[in-house]
Amino acid sequence: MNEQSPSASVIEARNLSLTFQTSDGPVHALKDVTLTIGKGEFVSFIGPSGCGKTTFLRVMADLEKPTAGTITVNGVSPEQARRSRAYGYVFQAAGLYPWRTIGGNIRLPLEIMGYSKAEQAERVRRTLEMVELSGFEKKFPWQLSGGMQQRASIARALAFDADILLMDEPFGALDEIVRDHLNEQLLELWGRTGKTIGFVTHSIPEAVYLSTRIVVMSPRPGRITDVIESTLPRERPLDIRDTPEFIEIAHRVREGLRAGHGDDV
Ligand SMILES: Nc1ncnc2c1ncn2[C@@H]1O[C@H](COP(=O)(O)OP(=O)(O)OP(=O)(O)O)[C@@H](O)[C@H]1O
Repeated sequence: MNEQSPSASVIEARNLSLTFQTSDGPVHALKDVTLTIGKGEFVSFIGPSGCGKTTFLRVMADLEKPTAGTITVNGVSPEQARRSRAYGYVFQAAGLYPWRTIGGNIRLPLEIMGYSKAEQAERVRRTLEMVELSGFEKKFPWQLSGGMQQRASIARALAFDADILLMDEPFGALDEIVRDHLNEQLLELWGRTGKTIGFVTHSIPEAVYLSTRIVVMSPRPGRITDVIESTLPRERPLDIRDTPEFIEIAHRVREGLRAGHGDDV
């Protein structure tokens, strides 16, 4: 699956627009969005509520169709990419099936994809280990904390080892300590696997801590107002957030949000 050169672009959006027709008239969720995401990048999308972050991620995942412009994922249409299981998707809420165990939830896409029982078991074991949930395979979602459920949903997205991980505000509902820990774990996993990650967040520190690039968006219509390259090293202990370099990038993100009237972030 992973045959691209290191500089290959994974997501290529050109003049992408998406207008929803609603009973209150058209909603311009995305307008003229052009962005290339390279292989192995960690790109965060930040902006006020309703600026189209989720919509953009959903277009990449073929969960929404653009009304204008073009987008390719791994050089093919989002639909083809979805069919070839090019990405794992983590939703805002963990979205685990309550009647399935944690292992059963992670196994579900593998069952659908026709993996052998032995391969399913091995992948469930491996991904649970990755998100530090070994030993919880037979528990049901309600027996786990919110943070653990979110880790299980990340494990489910990782189970078929796609090169692309699309994450829609996965840690938004968690307290800060848990969130810090999951941020560290995610960064470690990204460093180890070289996956390309698209990540929606409302948190400036989270975006700056995780990303190689931060895409700032503004609403009505949803468009990109700034793209900030991170100058931080890839190795990032949590206390990097106290460094002048970090604070400088966070400042620029904040300015970008303000410029796009982002006062409700
Ligand atoms: N299926 C839909 N039908 C109609 N309008 C929609 C639909 N999905 C999203 N929208 C509208 O499109 C705009 C962008 O929504 P989107 O969820 O992408 O924003 P967001 O930046 O992810 O917001 P949040 O940070 O609150 O999750 C909003 O005005 C939203 O109401």
